This record gives sequence, structure tokens and C-alpha cells, in this order.
Amino acid sequence: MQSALINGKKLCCSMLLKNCFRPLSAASGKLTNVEINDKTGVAVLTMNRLPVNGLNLDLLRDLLQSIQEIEKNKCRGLILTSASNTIFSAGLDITEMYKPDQERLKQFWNALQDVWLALYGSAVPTAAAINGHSPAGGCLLASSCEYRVMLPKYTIGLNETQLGIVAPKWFMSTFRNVLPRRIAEQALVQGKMFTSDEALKVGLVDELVASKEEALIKCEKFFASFSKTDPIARYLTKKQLRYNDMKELQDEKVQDVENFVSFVNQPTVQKSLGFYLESLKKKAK
Ligand SMILES: CCCCC/C=C\CCC/C=C/CC(=O)SCCNC(=O)CCNC(=O)[C@H](O)C(C)(C)COP(=O)(O)OP(=O)(O)OC[C@H]1O[C@@H](n2cnc3c(N)ncnc32)[C@H](O)[C@@H]1OP(=O)(O)O
Repeated sequence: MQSALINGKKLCCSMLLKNCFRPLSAASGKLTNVEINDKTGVAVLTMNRLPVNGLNLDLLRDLLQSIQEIEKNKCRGLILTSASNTIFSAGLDITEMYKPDQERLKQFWNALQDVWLALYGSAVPTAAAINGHSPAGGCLLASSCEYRVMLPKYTIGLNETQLGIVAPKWFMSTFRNVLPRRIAEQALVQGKMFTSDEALKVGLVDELVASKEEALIKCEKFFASFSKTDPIARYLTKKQLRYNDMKELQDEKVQDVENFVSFVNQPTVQKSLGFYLESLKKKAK
């Protein structure tokens, strides 16, 4: 009975996908794609830097432009997802941090700050359809949304300490906004990657579903739950709740870039990043 119901919705969704989605051309950069469902007003923002949606400067700039366009168009919701079938996002593109060009390194971190501020503080309701692995920066993006739906058998978490990296304060605040403090602290210090089941159990994600289509439907349902809520009151409430986290970064943006640049340039950090990149490449062979 339940699967018949789900199938019914699936059919509905693929019909919607075919008939109702139009691209938001201004927001569709090379590395992101935005489609708006004309019936519901919900925008699907798809990261499309394959194979792993590594967050490099170009993808971050496209993401920011897309989020801003979705806001300008007063969409009813923003669903963040991936064009890959197995990876939501591999997090920050480590090649941006390894033997970096110093000016680009600053722009890169600045772009990440801006994407986080835009997504975490978005006036449009946000949800993530996590259709693949979501380590580190990938987890940051998903956790910045208000609702998360994940597919089974993937992993998600802030694994920075496992890489010998310290997650910045605003990564940690984002996590703490989602998880009970003690669980957040344990996971952050361990650099824990949660399986989909574990993520559901601790509340890092809100629902598990079998397919991306179902994930999109669940995210749409989340937005529909606001149908009787005043949108301005909704946004102001969200803004108040997230105000301190955002203000902290806004006040320290320049210092935060400096901290990042100085941290990344340390010889020991460069060495670790080099080894890590090598290990990823070896694994791929
Ligand atoms: C006290 C003050 C402190 C201030 C500190 C300031 C800043 C420091 C904080 C910096 C924050 C960093 C957060 C991050 O996001 S770091 C990135 C963390 N990401 C990861 O650890 C993920 C690594 N990747 C994987 O685990 C896997 O690749 C996977 C995502 C699970 C996908 O696995 P699979 O499908 O098997 O694909 P491959 O592993 O074969 O990868 C394909 C291809 O992509 C390359 N690649 C993968 N991830 C990255 C990446 N993050 N960056 C760059 N490149 C990546 C991989 O090397 C393969 O490349 P080749 O095909 O060329 O071999």
C-alpha cells in the first residue's frame, strides 16, 4: 500500500519534472543548474561539477549567483542537490588549498563565506536532497539548509579533524544548529562521518528515502508545511534564530580569511594536504 502510494507520487513527480520545470536562465551557470517548478514555485539548485562536486572557486561563485537569483525570484523554496548519482559534494576542492596562488586562495575562502551567509541566511526556505556522500564542505552546505532528506548507504559529516584540519567556528555553529550540543561536540572532535542511518538517528538528517525523486518530493512537502505561515514572520523568525552565528562571521570576515590563509600556508598543513590528495588519487587508480 505504502509503495503504491510512493509510486503514485513518483509518477506525479516525473510528470512534474517533464511538464512544469523551467530553467532559471540567469542563475544557470556552467557548474550549477536551477530549475523552477512553475506549479509550486520551488527551485531545484543542482551542483554539476562532476565527478565529485569539489567546491572550487568557480563552483562557489556559481552557487552564490544561483542562490541570489532564487531569492530575487521570490521562489517558494530552494532544494539543493547534486547531478551525480553517488556524491552530493566532496567538500572543498583540496587543489584550491594545495600549493595555492595566494590571491586566489583569499578569493576562494571569501566565496565560501559568501555562499554560507547566503544559504544559511536565505529568506527562501531551504532543503537539501542529499543524493550521495557529503563530507566536510558538502555537509556544511547541507546543514546550512533548514531540512535534509538523504538516500541510504552514504556518509555525511564534518571530518576535518581526521584530515588534520580545524573546522572554522561557523562550520561548527552550523552543525550545532542542527545537532544536540553534546553529539555535535563528539562528532566534531572525532571528525565523524555518519552513515545515512546514523545521521537519521542523531537528527543530522530529517528523513531517509530510496530515490532522488522521493527526496525532492519530501523537500517540497516540507515547504508545503509553511502554507499557512506568514512568509515574512517565518523569515524574521529564522533570521533571529541564526543571527548570532551570522553576525559572528560578518564581524570577523577579514580576520577569518587571514586565519584561513595563514593556516593553509603552514608547511605541515601543506604536507598533509599533499599526502591526502595523493591518497585520493591512488584510491582512484
Ligand atoms: C584555528 C583556525 C583555523 C582556521 C582554519 C581554516 C581553515 C581550514 C578548514 C578547511 C576546511 C575544509 C573543509 C573541506 O571540505 S576539506 C575536503 C574534505 N573532503 C574530503 O575529505 C572528501 C575526499 N573525497 C572522498 O572521500 C571521496 O573522493 C568521495 C567524495 C567519497 C568520492 O569517492 P569516489 O566516488 O570513490 O571518488 P574518488 O575518490 O575516486 O574521487 C574522484 C576524483 O575526485 C578527486 N577528489 C575527491 N575529493 C576531492 C576533494 N575534496 N578535492 C579535490 N579532489 C577530490 C579524487 O582525487 C579523484 O581524482 P582523480 O580522478 O584525478 O584521481
